Amino acid sequence: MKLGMKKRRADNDIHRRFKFPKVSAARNFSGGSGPLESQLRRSKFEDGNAVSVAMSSQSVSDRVKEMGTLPISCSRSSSTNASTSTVQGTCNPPNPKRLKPLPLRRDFPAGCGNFVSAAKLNDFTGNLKVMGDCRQSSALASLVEDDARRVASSSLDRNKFKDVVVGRKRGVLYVDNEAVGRRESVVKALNMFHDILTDLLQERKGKSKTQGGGIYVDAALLLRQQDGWVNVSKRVGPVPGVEVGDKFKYRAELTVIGLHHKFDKGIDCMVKDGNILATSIVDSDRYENYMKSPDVLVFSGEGGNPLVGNKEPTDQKLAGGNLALKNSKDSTTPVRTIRKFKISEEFRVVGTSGKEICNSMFVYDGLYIVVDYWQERGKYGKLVFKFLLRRIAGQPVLEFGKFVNKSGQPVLEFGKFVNKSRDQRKKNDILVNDISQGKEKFAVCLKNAIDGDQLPSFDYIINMVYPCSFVHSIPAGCDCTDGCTNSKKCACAIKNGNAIPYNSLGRIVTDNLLVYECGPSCRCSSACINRVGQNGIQFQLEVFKNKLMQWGVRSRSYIPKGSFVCEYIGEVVHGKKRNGDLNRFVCDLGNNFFIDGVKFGNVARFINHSCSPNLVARDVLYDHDDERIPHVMLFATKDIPPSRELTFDYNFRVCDI
Ligand SMILES: C[S@@+](CC[C@H](N)C(=O)[O-])C[C@H]1O[C@@H](n2cnc3c(N)ncnc32)[C@H](O)[C@@H]1O
Repeated sequence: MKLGMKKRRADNDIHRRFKFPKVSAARNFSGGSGPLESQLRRSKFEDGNAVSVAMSSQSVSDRVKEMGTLPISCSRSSSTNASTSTVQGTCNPPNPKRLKPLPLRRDFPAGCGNFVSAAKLNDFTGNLKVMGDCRQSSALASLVEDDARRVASSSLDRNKFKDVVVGRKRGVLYVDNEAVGRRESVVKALNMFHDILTDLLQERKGKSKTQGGGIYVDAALLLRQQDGWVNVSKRVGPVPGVEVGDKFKYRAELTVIGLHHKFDKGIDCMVKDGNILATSIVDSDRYENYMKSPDVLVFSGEGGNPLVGNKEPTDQKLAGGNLALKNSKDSTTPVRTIRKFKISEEFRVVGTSGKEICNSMFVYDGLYIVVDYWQERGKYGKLVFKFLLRRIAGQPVLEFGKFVNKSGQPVLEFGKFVNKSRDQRKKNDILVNDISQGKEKFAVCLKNAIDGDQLPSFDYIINMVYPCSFVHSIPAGCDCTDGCTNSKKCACAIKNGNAIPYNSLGRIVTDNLLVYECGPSCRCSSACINRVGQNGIQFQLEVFKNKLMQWGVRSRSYIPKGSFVCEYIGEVVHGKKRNGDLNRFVCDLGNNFFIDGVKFGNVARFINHSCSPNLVARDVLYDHDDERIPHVMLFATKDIPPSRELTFDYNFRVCDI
């Protein structure tokens, strides 16, 4: 394989040209054009994001002993998945002291979300006050009134709160007692959690750090033994008694109240109607997640992280939480989103012992919809999934800036508002999430950050359309059962000059202008090394509005040199060329054959011309053997960073990769 680009004029039939009308404002894309690579965001692998789940069985059993034995069966977690994996055992009688009804001590400042983790944290809340007409209230009546006031003062649909406030008549507030009860249960569960936590902290004072590492999970699990959790069955959508804007000091609290059932994982999911769906995500600062705007979150998928379990880095798989998020996108089901926020250093609260009490908090940010996902290379060179989530409109706006210290300065800052490139900062410029309407393996998104233009209409197809007169004759195939690794025996490799045209990573390694892939008659499987272009696009491509050349195509992920990018797909027509501007979507195959992308086409119809392109076209045959109308496949001639426009030379299809 020769390095660098070497163009030469095509001079025979195979060296057919794309004949597009000459353009007056032809623009070349030099090798260095496009965004600086240093500006491109790279995803980091997840690092586990774990609240430790290593619940020491010793500590629990100590606790169990301390509490005595209860002759009933109950369950406790035996694995990292506390909510699903249980072991039956003998339980302990609840400590009567612990189970006595707890007074409601939490304060719910109205209009600012509820500081749900305030109990016993007077040191913390004492230094905070909330601006506006927020009033500290400690009684349930006040809580209800606060909710009512919020309904009255917000522009939200009253129905959103109808489960709490059902009416107001002559100054009397009518409330739904069940809704109040649900809220009360949540508050009670959290108060109990803090009671247990305080006891555990006291008990483990002075003990090694390891022993205290999982103390929050331990406290949560002890509470579960007492049946103290609420909302224990998983659900998609809102959780009863939990409100947008609720704040939590410890991640384990999210599990106790059923907002996010996993102690350790950022993605929680459930199976609904045979489909795995995401229920909630926790965006914590250990991941390379970031907010594109106050209501658009880019969230990293799970898996493949060498920091978790000391494994080799691997490509993330579309399984587990990643598959659940993808399915949530497909079915447009909401995902609860909890975000971790930092508190500015200067305002961190220091307790009486001189130690920092809290430097961050978890905030329930409401329901989001997954609108897009793609893969990109992470810092270990492996593929990671990225999910784009948009906050559902109409939910209470979180006014983080309202939190101030005594001198009135803001206390909170966005935890992960990272420096973003200009492109990332651009507001909602996505016109269509997937112009292929699910036909491609990866959504082909349409963006216009330039003007209000929409895409001219056409039918997106992923298979060539042939004229009725075209008779398919399927070529004889190979007999390989070893994945076509023996290029001397594989009949298809022999047609390629005794060589497989692709390497094991699917990158093209041949200079041949015509490539034979394995086809329908071959005995090899679909995973055979000699099936690349026929498998469709492997990178997340997007069509974007370009100031000079109207629409263009770029990749959202990094494309290594030699990779297959896409096929030029359309209707095969024979005869005369169309007249006028419509020719811009026509690829001339020579011999009076054209691939016409005017009515039917794919993403390739938007790829622009350049004299120093980063793609090259190769003719590929696999499902028929008519050399006059091969598949025209585009491959990367160099490593292409994300967001760089993809181009090929319309005039010279011949160059070495
Ligand atoms: C296959 S289409 C590419 C998509 C096209 N930009 C669009 O908006 O639909 C080919 C047409 O794009 C425009 N084009 C492509 N490359 C160009 C370039 N380097 N400079 C100016 N216009 C270009 C020309 O109008 C050409 O006929």
